[in-house]
Amino acid sequence: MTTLLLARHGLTDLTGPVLAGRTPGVHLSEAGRAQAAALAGRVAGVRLDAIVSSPLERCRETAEAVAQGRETDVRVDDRFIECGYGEWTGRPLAELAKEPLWQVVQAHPSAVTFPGGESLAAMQQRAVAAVREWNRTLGSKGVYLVCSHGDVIKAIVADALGLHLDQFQRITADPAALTVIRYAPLRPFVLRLNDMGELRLPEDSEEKDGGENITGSDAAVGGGPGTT
Ligand SMILES: O=C(O)[C@@H](CO)OP(=O)(O)O
Repeated sequence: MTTLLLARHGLTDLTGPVLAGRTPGVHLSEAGRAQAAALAGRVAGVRLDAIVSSPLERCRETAEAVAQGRETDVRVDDRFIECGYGEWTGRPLAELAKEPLWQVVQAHPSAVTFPGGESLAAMQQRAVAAVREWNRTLGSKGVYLVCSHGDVIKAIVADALGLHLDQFQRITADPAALTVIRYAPLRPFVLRLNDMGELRLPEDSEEKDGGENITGSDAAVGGGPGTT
């Protein structure tokens, strides 16, 4: 059961007022650097077989903070880059909210292609493909962290929940928050969502359950004895 820790990068000066997108040179702010350091502390007790990042600076800086003091180098995977927002890139959110496409992004995101940019569906497809490939590479005992962007994380979570992309705005991914997904052979389990607490990973369930969980994929009827 490969375990994926999905971390959104820490705050930048643009996070909130402006859609930074793929704008180069957007670094963590002082608050963002503090968030990245705190994130590193929250996962300090977790073995990480790989630390992977979007190529954008704010993610790499967050991932580097997690990698500090570990023997694992940050590996960049372009498939975790921010959605290509095209002409929306660098524009104030307050202005974008008045565009007709904004409502479609809210209500029917699977139909959205940003002008001059990428579709949300294509973004989900390449990010989920990257997760599947890392899962295969690291194997069933692998534990890895991916630092990426809000919409990318929400799209990966939607896939793990079996939720259509049109529902992905129901999911939240805050700066420096962690989402944890364990991929068992028959289904993913979303263990944590948008979490800001210290992380301890559950043992493989066959060690803790009543012995009925042959593949590690079964959900305990009634909820079981707890995962942490
Ligand atoms: O500016 C943002 O809010 C965006 C868009 O790039 O997402 P993130 O901060 O996760 O990169």
